Amino acid sequence: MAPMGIRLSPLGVAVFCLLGLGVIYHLYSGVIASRLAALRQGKTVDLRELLALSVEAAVLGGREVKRIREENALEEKTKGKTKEGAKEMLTIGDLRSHIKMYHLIKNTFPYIKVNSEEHDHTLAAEHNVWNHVIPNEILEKIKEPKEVMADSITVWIDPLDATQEYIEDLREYVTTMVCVAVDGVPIIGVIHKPFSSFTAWAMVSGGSNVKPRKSYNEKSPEIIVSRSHAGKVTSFAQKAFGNNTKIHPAAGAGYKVLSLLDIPDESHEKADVYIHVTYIKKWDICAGNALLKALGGHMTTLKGEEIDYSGSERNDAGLLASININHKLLVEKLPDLQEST
Ligand SMILES: Nc1ncnc2c1ncn2[C@@H]1O[C@H](COP(=O)(O)O)[C@@H](OP(=O)(O)O)[C@H]1O
Ligand SMILES: [Mg+2]
Ligand SMILES: [Mg+2]
Ligand SMILES: [Mg+2]
Repeated sequence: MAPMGIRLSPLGVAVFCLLGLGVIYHLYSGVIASRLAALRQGKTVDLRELLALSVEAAVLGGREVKRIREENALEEKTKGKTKEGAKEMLTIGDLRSHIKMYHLIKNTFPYIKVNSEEHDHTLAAEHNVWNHVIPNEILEKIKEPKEVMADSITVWIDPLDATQEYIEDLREYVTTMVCVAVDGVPIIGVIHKPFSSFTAWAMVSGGSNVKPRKSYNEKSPEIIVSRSHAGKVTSFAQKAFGNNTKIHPAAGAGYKVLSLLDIPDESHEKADVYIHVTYIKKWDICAGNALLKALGGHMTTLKGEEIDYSGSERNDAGLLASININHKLLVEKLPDLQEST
C-alpha cells in the first residue's frame, strides 16, 4: 500500500521501470554491447599485433603533430586548470593526433578499452583500419604471438605529450605515446618523437628496440624533473640527495623517461633518475612505465608502490623512475611527499 492512500498501478510501475531501463540502455548500449560481445566470444588479442599497432598509431599521430606545428596552425586554447592552478592547454595538434591514434586502434580492435587524454565530439571520425602487417624489426625480436583476453586490456594514449612546450616551439620535448596494460600491469610501451622521427618500443617479456645506458650514477644521481609542473620537486630532491644534486628541468613525461635510456639521439639529455611530485595522469606515464619495466627498470609512486593502469586516470602519489639503480634504496632516501610539498 502506498502512503496517503495513493494506489500504485502495477502496469504504471512496469511502464516506468521499462522506460528507465530504456534510457540506461540508450546511454550505455555501445559500451555494454562491445564488452558483452568480447566476453561472450571469449575474444583474445595478440600482444605482438597490439605492439605493432601501437607503433603505427604513435607514428601516425606524430605526423599530425609535426604537420600542425609546421603549418603554424595550433589554435591553442585553455581546456582547464591543473590542481595546482597551471593552465592545461589544448591545440589542434593534440586533437588531430588523437583522432588518428584513437580511431586506428578502435577501428582495428573495437572491443578493447582505450583511454585517450583528448576527445573529439565535434570533429568527424576517421575510418582508418590497421593492415595487420607486423614490421620485421618486431618479428625479429618477438618470435611468437602472445594472446591475452581482450577484456583484460586497457590502452592509454597521450596524443601529444608536452603540449605547453609544443606551443612554445620547444619541439625536442614533444612525444606521442601508447601504452597497453594487461590486468592493470603496463606491458607494452611506445614513445615516439615526431620531430626527430625516433620511436622507442618495448614489450615486457617480449623485446625492445632500446636498452639501458652502460652506467648510472647511483650515489649522486642527476635528477630530471618537470619544467612547467615542477611543484617543490627541487627541494624534495635536494632533501633526498643533497644540496649539490644536479637537477635537469625538462618537459614531457615521455621525454624524461627516454633521458634514462640509451637512445640514438645525441641531443637528448641524459639523467639518472626521474622524479615528479605533482598530480599526473596515467596516459602521461604508462608508456614510460612499460618501457622501463621491460628493460628491468622501475616506475613507482614516491612510496615505491606499483601503479595500477586499470580504472581511474589519476595518479596523485608522485613518480619515481629509475633503471639499473637500486630503486628500493632510492625510495628509502626520499622524504615524505606531504611534509615536504
Ligand atoms: N600537476 C599536473 N596536473 C596535470 N597534468 C600534469 C601535471 N604535471 C604534469 N602533467 C602532465 O604530464 C605531462 C608531463 O608534464 P611535464 O612536462 O610538466 O613533466 C604533461 O602532459 P600533456 O602535455 O600531455 O598534457 C602535463 O600536462
Ligand atoms: Mg594535456
Ligand atoms: Mg602528457
Ligand atoms: Mg597530452
